[in-house]
Amino acid sequence: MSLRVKEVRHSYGIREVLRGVTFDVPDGALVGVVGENGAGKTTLLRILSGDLTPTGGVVDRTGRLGYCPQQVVLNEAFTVAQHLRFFQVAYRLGDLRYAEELMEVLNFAQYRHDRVGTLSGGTRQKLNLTLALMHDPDLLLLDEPYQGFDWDTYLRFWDLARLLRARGRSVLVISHLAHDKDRLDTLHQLTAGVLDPDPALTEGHR
Ligand SMILES: Nc1ncnc2c1ncn2[C@@H]1O[C@H](COP(=O)(O)OP(=O)(O)OP(=O)(O)O)[C@@H](O)[C@H]1O
Repeated sequence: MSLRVKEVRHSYGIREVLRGVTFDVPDGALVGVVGENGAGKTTLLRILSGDLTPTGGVVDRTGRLGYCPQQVVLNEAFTVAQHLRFFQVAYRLGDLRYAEELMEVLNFAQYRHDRVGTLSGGTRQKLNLTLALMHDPDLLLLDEPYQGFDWDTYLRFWDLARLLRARGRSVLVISHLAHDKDRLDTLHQLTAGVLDPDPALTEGHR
């Protein structure tokens, strides 16, 4: 099991956003969480990544984590290659072969020597995803990962997600739209601070 979440609660002041969220992400699974704007999806993801301590409940993670937040956290003055090098050191990777492969799959290797400040929003997002994936995490947490992707990249993203799943890696995607339901193994709905697998959304997939 990549992730176990039990009775997670979170409040901002007196405002209770999560009211007891419980779910699992098995090894080799593509899992989605959908919810309206303000439902608490980003709060949940920040808790799962360890970025935010919940008011209550338990999060159990095993293995390496990859986290791709909604806001791109990059220095605009650095090139794509400089970002890869920086993360290579942070992750203690011997080489950048897998990162190069990811850049080819996501179709942005041609921007290697460009400064991030000059890249389009979609290309920045591809770099962000590559930085979250280049150490081959067991569990990848993604917040609205393909905003700004064109259709071809969107399909490439899902090809990549299926390859990861075939290798036993897990991906948790949060989104305000349920349009990817056919591509996921399980889709949870976050409503009123609790999570429900919607049988109508998950039936017969994989
Ligand atoms: N740091 C914070 N302090 C106070 N309230 C916050 C904070 N972060 C989020 N909230 C509130 O908690 C609620 C849930 O926010 P969150 O960003 O988790 O929702 P979301 O489902 O990700 O929304 P969206 O789809 O719009 O990104 C919102 O009402 C938001 O205003």
